[in-house]
Amino acid sequence: MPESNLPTDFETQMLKLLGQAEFEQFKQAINKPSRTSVRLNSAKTFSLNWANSSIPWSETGFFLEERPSFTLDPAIHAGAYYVQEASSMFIEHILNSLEIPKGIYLDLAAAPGGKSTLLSGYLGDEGMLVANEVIQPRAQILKENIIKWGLGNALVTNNDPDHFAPLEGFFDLVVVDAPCSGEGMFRKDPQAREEWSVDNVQLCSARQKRIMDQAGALVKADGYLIYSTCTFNEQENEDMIQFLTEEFSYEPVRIPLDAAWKIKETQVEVDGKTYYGYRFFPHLVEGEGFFITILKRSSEAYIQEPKRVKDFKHPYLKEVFNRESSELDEELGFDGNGKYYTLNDSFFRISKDWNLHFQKISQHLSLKYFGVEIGKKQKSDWIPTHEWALSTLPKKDFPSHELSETEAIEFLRKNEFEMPDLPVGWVLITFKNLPLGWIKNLGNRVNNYYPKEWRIRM
Ligand SMILES: C[S@@+](CC[C@H](N)C(=O)[O-])C[C@H]1O[C@@H](n2cnc3c(N)ncnc32)[C@H](O)[C@@H]1O
Repeated sequence: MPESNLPTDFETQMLKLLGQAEFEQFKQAINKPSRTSVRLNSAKTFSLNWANSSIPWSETGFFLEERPSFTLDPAIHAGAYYVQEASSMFIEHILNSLEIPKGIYLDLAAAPGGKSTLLSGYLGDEGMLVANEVIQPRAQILKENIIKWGLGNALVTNNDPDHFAPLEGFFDLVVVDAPCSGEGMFRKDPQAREEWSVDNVQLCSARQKRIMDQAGALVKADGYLIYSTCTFNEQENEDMIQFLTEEFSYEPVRIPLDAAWKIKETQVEVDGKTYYGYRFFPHLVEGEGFFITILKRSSEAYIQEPKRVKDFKHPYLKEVFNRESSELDEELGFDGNGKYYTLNDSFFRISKDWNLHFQKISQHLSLKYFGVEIGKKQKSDWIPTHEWALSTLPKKDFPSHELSETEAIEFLRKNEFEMPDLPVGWVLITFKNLPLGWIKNLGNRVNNYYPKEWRIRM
């Protein structure tokens, strides 16, 4: 390998893409440390304590001057912010500048959940997100991050893209942040440099085509498809635009850009139409390497209207009908629009009635989580869940107890510490007014209900 520790074939490829002068700048940039950035959860009230500056294409994203120990910051465990690459936050600019209609969205390759939390925030109460991850342990991490974000508008599924075939023409927006050869991660991840080869690029490109051959069909007429990678080469980027437009009927979409952002637009000509992609180079943009494109499905494409089914595929999942759902919302002090389901006696709430869509999805996919699990009811008392604590839903009938930072870390470690003058029963534990979880004061002792598997071990 040459001095710069880059594979020779990769150097040849980048020289072609950038020219000699820019390639020198690129090589310097990828040997500099990367910048840490976070995106705030606008549904939770919180302001950053660390020195920071705004990310130009994101209203909620900030570069941090230094990288703090996130694990020891209780606010991250409360879902107040998410650590995310600045380039990835460009999706926020796409959603806002095109005013993409809200509805049923799919994030097909979603773990650990950076784009899903962003999409969930954009949808708020006006849409529902299916956040899917094929690899089971990663789907678990995705579920945790969705629970921490707390908006109650997402379903987490653990499926192969092939399982989505019955959902053709079903989604208003499909996002695929595809597994790729990771050239944009060379700065952060030295292993990505070592694993890079021309053969691997070809394997990645073939895998992406298999995924997109499914994903491209799931978008309904007039809906949108966003495809992204963290790699620079044309096989995994421009060639995919060509593939998608040849396989399916998609129209071009162009994103407004500020020249100061230095994001490079690329154009692909197919059948007399110009399609657009956007490349983020680390020597031009403060962020890791990234590529993104957005396409609009043509008006002639198929729309699948969901129909009522008799039962959910899951034998223990039951619908709570509308009248009882409204009564539950009133009893719990929520906004009145929630739709409830029960699973093994526990109540789950979705932020709005998307019942037909939910039924259809649950018929075909392996559901890991949905909405907000509220808890079980014993006579007129609720046994609340951790998921409810972390959600943005009110917890009006429960007293709360605010912890200092040191105490909050002890709580998250599940260690015992003194909490004088607590009321008896369930108490919501908060840090900077952000709910962190529950304790139950039994009078003679206090039980910490922070989930064992989420406990911090530092
Ligand atoms: C770039 S990562 C997604 C990052 C995520 N969108 C985020 O913003 O946090 C790509 C994901 O695709 C998943 N994946 C790997 N092989 C896949 C396949 N054949 N089909 C679908 N997804 C796959 C990986 O497990 C990984 O979670």
